[in-house]
Amino acid sequence: MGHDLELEKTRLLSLASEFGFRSDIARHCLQQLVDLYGEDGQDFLTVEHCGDDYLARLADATQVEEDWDTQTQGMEGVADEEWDMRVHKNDRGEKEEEHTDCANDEADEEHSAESDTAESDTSDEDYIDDVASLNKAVNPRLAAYVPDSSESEDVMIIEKPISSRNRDYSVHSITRNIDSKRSWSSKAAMGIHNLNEGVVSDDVGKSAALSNSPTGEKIALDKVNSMDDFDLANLVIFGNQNFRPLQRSACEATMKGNDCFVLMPTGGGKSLCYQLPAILSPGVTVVVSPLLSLIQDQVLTLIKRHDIPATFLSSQQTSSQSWAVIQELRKSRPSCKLLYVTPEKIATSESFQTLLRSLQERGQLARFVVDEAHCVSQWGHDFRPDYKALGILKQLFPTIPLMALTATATQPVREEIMKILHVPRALVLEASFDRPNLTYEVVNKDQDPLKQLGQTIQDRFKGQ
Ligand SMILES: Nc1ncnc2c1ncn2[C@@H]1O[C@H](COP(=O)(O)OP(=O)(O)OP(=O)(O)O)[C@@H](O)[C@H]1O
Repeated sequence: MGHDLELEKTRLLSLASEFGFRSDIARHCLQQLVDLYGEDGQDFLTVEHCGDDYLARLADATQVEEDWDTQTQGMEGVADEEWDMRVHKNDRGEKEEEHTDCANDEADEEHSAESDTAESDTSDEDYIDDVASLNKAVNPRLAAYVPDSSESEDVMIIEKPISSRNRDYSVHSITRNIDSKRSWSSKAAMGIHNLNEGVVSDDVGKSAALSNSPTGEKIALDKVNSMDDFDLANLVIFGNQNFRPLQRSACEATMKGNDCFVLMPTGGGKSLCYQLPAILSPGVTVVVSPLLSLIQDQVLTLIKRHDIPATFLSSQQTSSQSWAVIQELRKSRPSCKLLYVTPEKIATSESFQTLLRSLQERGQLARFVVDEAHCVSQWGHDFRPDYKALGILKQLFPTIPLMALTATATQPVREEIMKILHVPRALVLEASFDRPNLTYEVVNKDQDPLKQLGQTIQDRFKGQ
């Protein structure tokens, strides 16, 4: 069958529309492409061949069309204020609640602050808006970041006093593998700078304040000195003094480029297994997660608690919101370190696959993460048909490491997941599911079991 130019033009126009470009600009840029390729090159006018080029033209044309100076500066100003409020709130060390609650509360607060007339109830939609505005707040700030001199200043502040103590750990130690340190190093800088201030203000000079610790905990300088990149990032970025079982092995394995299958109980600390490598690696880590609410929680926690640039793409976003994310990802070195997507995005969006390919070509596709991997298996308790299509990741990107994580997978389920994801030789890391703090006891019910339960809690756990 011959090349159907009209069909290809329609496909390109719908690509533009999917990415949120205006239809008049889309048509104009398409005509430019048609003229450029001429009659001889018509066969190459397909989404596969020139989709990326077309999107680049659209982005340029849109940028010229819009009056960025007048329109977006206002928006960025507001966004920066919003961002600063968040950062300073963190700086003051205001206590944060458990992250899920915290995310929701923040969403509530900001929503009501935004508008006096805002309803007080927080529907899912409000929450989505809040995350979207948070993304808006992050992106301009990151986009505005100047990587050269300001970046090295960040590092200088940290390095000077430390090297004066013959210490060579420096933030370089963490960032040397990170070509995009401009995007996330502020917290690292803040953290190490604070450590450093601790050293300076400490008479003995043997301990340093731990910036992430809500209790103002101190850590021995000797200990800091002996840390490698993993330990230092775990401490400074995530505020953890130690790794939990298998976290470090998972981080090391994926950093070496191995595929991994991580089994850890709920709350065991699976997220760190890919979030820490994400900040130590160049490029973007793409995380597939089944639920928008989970994605929003993770993104908020990463941005708010750890100052790590993270974002998401979902069908719930408006086209201009997803366009902003895509624009960021199309940069030669995107600032974003973690990109969360739903499985549908990977399975069904050809343009997203094109975007992944272009990230890979620029050396900016760090790894894939399949969270809640049991959804892949129809024998698992939470089967999601779109998860089954995730096998495409290894098929399309065989050299990109993949990490699958779950809290629940029997041996046959695990084997099925590895088969479907095409990672037959993945390193399996299974943490113990034994919870020594949990015991079972069978008790006879009396006539009022609820009261009985209340009484048992009172008797056994009073004051805890
Ligand atoms: N090494 C560590 N030291 C101290 N706290 C940690 C460490 N690793 C993770 N945590 C904390 O443990 C909690 C649970 O971590 P996380 O959410 O990653 O668990 P999870 O295994 O992904 O849970 P779920 O199965 O519910 O998704 C978080 O509050 C996290 O900050």
